Amino acid sequence: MLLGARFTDRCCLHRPIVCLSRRFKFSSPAKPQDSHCVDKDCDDFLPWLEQKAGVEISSVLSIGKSTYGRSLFASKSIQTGDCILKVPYNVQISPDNVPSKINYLLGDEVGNIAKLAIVILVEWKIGQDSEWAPYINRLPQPGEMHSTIFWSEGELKMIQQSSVYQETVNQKAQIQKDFLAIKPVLHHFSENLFKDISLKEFMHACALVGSRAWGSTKGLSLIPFADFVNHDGFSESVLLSDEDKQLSEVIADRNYAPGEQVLIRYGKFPNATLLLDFGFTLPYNIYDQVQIQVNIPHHDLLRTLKLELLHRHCPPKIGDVNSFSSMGNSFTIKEVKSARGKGRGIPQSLRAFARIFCCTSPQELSDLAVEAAQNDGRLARRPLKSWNREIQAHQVLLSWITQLINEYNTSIKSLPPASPLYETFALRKQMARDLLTGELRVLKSAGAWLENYCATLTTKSYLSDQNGSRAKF
Ligand SMILES: C[S@@+](CC[C@H](N)C(=O)[O-])C[C@H]1O[C@@H](n2cnc3c(N)ncnc32)[C@H](O)[C@@H]1O
Repeated sequence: MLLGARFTDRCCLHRPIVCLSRRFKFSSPAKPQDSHCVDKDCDDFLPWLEQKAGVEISSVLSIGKSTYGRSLFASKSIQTGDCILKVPYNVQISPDNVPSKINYLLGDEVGNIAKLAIVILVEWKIGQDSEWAPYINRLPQPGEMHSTIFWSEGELKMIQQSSVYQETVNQKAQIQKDFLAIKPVLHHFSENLFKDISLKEFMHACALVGSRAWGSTKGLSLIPFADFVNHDGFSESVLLSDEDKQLSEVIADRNYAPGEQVLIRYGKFPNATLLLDFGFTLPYNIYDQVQIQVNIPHHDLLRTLKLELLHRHCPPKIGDVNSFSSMGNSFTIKEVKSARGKGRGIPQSLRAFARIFCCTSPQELSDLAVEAAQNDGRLARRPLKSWNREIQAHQVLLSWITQLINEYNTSIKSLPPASPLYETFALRKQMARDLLTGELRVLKSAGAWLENYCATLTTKSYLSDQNGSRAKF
């Protein structure tokens, strides 16, 4: 039987990004500083959870302290392919755990993150009498969390260049909105417990959910014990769900010696996601990407025509990150692996946008509409018939990318000096640097590809002029 066939689902920490299938290709040795440091505070945690679950959860892992907070360590030798933990659904916390009296009063607009945050708050306020107290007590404190929603305005300024800045503003606004909706409900549930519940407490609970809940059939689930494992972007181990057996499990992607920190991959997350949702970055993240916004300028006489055409042919797809909209056009660029390859990483929709952007007559636009109708309905997905126009469109795209590269370079150079006295600021500055340098690397790779594309096309165009015919492109 194929190993993967048993699993009906793979889950990532809550961002809906698909995880890789299980191939044990890479191995990423734990870093030297990650050797086991026993966390005495957690000695009773696994026995408590196993008793609650009624089954063994892990015989090869223990909770310890690492440079990344609490972590799971091998307590015995682990071999590639070993199942290292199994957490049954009956000890996972989902929105179903919201007390029914609260659930009944919550409006439809309150999402799963807020619902799980409510569960944390209720159990936290109940204190030692809570059935989840051993878990709630081990969750990180506000000062230990670095998601950008906790950054000061001055700290956020460091990442103004990145889309994470606006996403942070949006996330904070959403948390405030949710808080206004849930506060009266919590008061109604228990005025005593929630008489002075603050936005800060709710934000902390939301950040806990954002950094340790996995997507599940119930929307989102906190998975005690499994959520003490830290992230390694190169790991091939992910958290798997077995719906038949009603449990979540992790299979080792490499051998571990006793005392080594065990890491899994939360998802194929860029630093932007790691920073916003988890409060950390990787110095070199292969999944980095950049979100860019471009628009047809107001002074373009064909603006209305172009926008109409774009919307007619490219209706925004739900969940599509590269989309056209009346507010602006947002595209996600990933690292382009080779300047001479296919340009994978630059979305086709962005290149199409640049082609439409460069049209200077209604006839050109109408020709593109006809071409789209004759093909798969999508506009400007093929190279323009005129090589000059095709080169021009990509030069425009290159000019946007070059401008961004310059802005990122300036942002990195102007990162403020950090004093070792302000540890939190120094840490966040390093995260800002990781984020910006990763996004800059992606932009540079796109720029190199575009330069090469324009140069190749220019040469071909010149040669075909010399030969008096258009070379095959
Ligand atoms: C699912 S929890 C893992 C357990 C956590 N370390 C704890 O103390 O409870 C995710 C959090 O662990 C930390 N973390 C995980 N992987 C990390 C990494 N590679 N580098 C830095 N921090 C990491 C971040 O604070 C993140 O928000």
